[in-house]
Amino acid sequence: MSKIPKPSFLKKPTESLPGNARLPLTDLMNVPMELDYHGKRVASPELVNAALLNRTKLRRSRSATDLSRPNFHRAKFVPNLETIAAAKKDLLATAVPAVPKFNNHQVRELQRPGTLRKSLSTSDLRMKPGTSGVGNSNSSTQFKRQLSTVTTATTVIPTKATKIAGGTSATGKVFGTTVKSGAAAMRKPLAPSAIGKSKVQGGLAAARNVSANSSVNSNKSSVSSGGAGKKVAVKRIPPYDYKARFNDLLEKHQVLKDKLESLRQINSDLESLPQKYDDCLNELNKLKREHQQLQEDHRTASMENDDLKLKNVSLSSNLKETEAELQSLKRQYTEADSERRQLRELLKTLQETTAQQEQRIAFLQEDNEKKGEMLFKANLERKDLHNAVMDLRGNIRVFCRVRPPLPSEEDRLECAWKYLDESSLEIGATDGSNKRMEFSFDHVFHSRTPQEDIFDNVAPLIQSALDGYNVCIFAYGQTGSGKTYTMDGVSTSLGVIPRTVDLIFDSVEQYKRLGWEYELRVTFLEIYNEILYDLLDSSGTTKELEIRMANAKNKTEVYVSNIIEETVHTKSQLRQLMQIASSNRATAATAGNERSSRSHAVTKIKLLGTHQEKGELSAGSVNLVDLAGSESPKTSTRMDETKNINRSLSELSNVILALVQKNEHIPYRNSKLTHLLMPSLGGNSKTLMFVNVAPFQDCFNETVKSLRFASQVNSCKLQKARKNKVLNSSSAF
Ligand SMILES: Nc1ncnc2c1ncn2[C@@H]1O[C@H](COP(=O)(O)OP(=O)(O)OP(=O)(O)O)[C@@H](O)[C@H]1O
Repeated sequence: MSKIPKPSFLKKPTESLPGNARLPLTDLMNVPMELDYHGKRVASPELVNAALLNRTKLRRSRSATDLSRPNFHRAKFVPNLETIAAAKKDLLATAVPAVPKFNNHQVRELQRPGTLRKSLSTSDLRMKPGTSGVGNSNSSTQFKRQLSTVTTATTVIPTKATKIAGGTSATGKVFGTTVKSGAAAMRKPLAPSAIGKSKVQGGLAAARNVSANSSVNSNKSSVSSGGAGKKVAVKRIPPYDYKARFNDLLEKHQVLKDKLESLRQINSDLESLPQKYDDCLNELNKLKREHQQLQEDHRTASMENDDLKLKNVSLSSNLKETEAELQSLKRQYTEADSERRQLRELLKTLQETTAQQEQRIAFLQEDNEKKGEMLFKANLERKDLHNAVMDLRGNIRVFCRVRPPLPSEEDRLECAWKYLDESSLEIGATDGSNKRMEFSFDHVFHSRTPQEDIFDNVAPLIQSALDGYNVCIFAYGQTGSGKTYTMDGVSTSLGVIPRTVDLIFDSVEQYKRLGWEYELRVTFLEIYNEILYDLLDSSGTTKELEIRMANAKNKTEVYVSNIIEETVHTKSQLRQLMQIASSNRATAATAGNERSSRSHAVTKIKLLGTHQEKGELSAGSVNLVDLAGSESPKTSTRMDETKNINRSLSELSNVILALVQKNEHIPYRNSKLTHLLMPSLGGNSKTLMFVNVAPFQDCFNETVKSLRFASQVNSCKLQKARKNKVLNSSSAF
């Protein structure tokens, strides 16, 4: 630390230099231009702008008293260290290039007045007093200036307080910048005492090179070199020792030169700082924008991340389910694969078996064809034989059936019935008259004969119908003798007609195996009071039905006009039609039987068979007739009905008797019944008549009458039945 006395108080040395010795002022003239502008002293580098001030000020400023002036260190460049510290940090972070080191030649170049002046004027431009005040609107410019100032300070002067006291005698300038730890320290002026005891601590070259002996009058001053850490002993130079003082001044001059050189370098660096600052600002703005963009991207990415997390959770759940399902499917696949292998082996076995079977089938087919041919021929032979048997039995046969008494009829007296054999019976009166009569028929059925046995004897006739013959089955007898029971039966015990239907359809199915296809057509007709009624016509509109001759050549062939003919394919369909016909049938209560029908019911089933392979056709028919009961006029309350019924029955008897007697004229047309049954009675037909009789004594006369009529019919020998000749299916009926 040097304590420099004010020049004004310096006493002129009493001793002059020896001889003509002169002070070596040449070195003093070698001071830089900044220090001696045009041969005059100038202010410190920070106050270069003040160079514009007059010399008076400059002289005053270099006086030691100026150092104690409160505003010596003008505050207009005092930086905001907090702001600048941050900026500095950024700048340091942006790798400020190191301060270049200059060689002697470069130093001399820089020392040239033009160069230095140029540098100073650049610095001046950046430090115009008008733009340097605190609170100026151009904060950017202010900041740059502050930054420049502080950078200078921080670069030149160590961070710890550095006090430089410049001797006025040497340079006429004082660098008294003190930096402690903030702007306040910067703004605080140096006190004279502080100047006298100033410590210049380490830092860069300027501070390091300030020698302790630069202080002329200081007693305890010391200079510590921060970089080297050396302490220089303070010399005391007596005021009269001009030589020593001169040397001291030379040293100071050298120090100041070094400092100037350093400051030049720093100044050069500082000149590039605004540009770097602008670059930094641009970079900063760019980074801010990028930062905002990144924040926006971050928010978007966060939202996407949240969505992805949710999706991830959902997908994880799905994945677990899928994995479980996959495991299940794998198990199923394994099982299925195992099953597939087994099936493949089985298939292979089956294929081998199939090949064997195909060979077997081919053989069997060939055999079947042969046997089919044989069967077809055998069937034809069977038909012929069957027909021959039927012919032997007679084309018209009579079955006698005696009905049992009903539970409600236990009190009624029965006749004396004696069944001689299968075809003969004897009836005796039980009224004491001892009347006995014996009758023979094709078959006699006693009162306990079940319906099945009855039909077993009817079935061959149905077979003949399928073989192409006309078959007529009718029941004749007194009212209440069991005709309807025999023909229709009851639900628990079916009669001839429903059993015939079953047999026909069963036979049709069997005939299919032989190559025959059958078509069935049915009509339901009622003759009541000699009028024909269509039992399938439920409309109530009574169409006039007439019996007409089918073929002029064959006068025994007749048909009924306007009658509804239904084609049936199943049993149930035919049964349904039978139900309709039954409900439409006119019935009336009589004294003899509440359910006694007062009309003749004729069910006709046409059977048309076709053998496509052989080109054979077959057309047969079955007429199933439930005749009205023969009723005694004495017991009848409906005389007209009874007369008509009895007349038709008597006409039936007359026709049969005429046939028995082989009369030329057969009175078929005397009644609707005989006219309708003409093909079945006298033509190409096989006829079966049931004669039903009641077992009671009070019916003895009517029973004997029926038995005698039946006996006459039984003795009737119809001409040999001929098979229907069918040219084609349309001419079959
Ligand atoms: N073989 C039989 N076994 C049991 N019951 C019978 C037998 N034959 C007839 N019957 C019963 O006798 C009653 C009279 O029979 P059915 O109605 O068949 O007489 P019908 O001759 O048809 O009378 P109608 O001429 O008045 O029609 C009925 O109740 C019937 O069930």
